[in-house]
Amino acid sequence: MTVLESIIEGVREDLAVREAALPFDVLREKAAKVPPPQDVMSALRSPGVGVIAEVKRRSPSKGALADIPEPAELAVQYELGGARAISVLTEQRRFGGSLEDFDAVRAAVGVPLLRKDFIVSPYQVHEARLHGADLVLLIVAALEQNALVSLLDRVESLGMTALVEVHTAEEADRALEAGASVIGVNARNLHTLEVDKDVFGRIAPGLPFDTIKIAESGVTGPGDLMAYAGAGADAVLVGESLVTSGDPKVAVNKLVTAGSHPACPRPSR
Ligand SMILES: O=P(O)(O)OC[C@@H](O)[C@@H](O)c1c[nH]c2ccccc12
Repeated sequence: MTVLESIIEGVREDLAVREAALPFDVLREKAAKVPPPQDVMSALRSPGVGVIAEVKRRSPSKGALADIPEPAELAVQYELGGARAISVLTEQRRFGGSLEDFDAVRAAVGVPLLRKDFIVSPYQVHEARLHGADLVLLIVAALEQNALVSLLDRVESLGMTALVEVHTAEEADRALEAGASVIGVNARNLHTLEVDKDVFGRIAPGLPFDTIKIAESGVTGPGDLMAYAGAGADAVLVGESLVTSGDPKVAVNKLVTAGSHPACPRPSR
């Protein structure tokens, strides 16, 4: 079993518990009453390379990354530093995240929020909406094509935006075929956990010019952001280097400043 498969197994078990506590039809009704999601596409298309800052407590590859007693406080620092959106991991077993973390962040910031989890069921999509998500991650490697298509349609039918994550050119083709307009290229292979920062530069140039392109993982500072920008990134998604920085507002702001500098390559849209 690969890492990804074992994560998904745990996710399905935890999901069954939540489904038993709150039936799908009740969840859907509740979610329909939540204020509508934000227009994430225009936020992501605004000038300069954006920074999506992630609330990340631990990872399968590194174990505990940072003690985050107050995820809301961390998120406020991200927002003050100029993050364009904030990603909150809600997967519990391997990443130490939760929907409680998501709620705390939602109550504290106004920027669009990404629910970062291993989404395999429509239940999790409505759940994301119930908790105020604007963006939902869909990982191509975790989904059969028909599931990807139907989850993407569901995300969009609720007015949210899907960030469709790929790691290979074949997965990028599947994402486009499913109708993705925001594609994240993850430098980390979720089967082996290896990071290869050149993956973005190999895949992004082959994507349609109007696709929003997000470089995920491995950004340690402005140099990495500039390199991803040169390969066509509209935004970078950053976790580890921010939660371990000691001053997340300054760390985000350094990236944001680099991403809006005149010397920073811009997407040609
Ligand atoms: O901590 P990093 O290397 O800055 O990476 C952030 C983000 O890209 C990473 O957390 C991530 C990307 N795709 C995922 C899918 C599931 C869980 C986590 C992820």
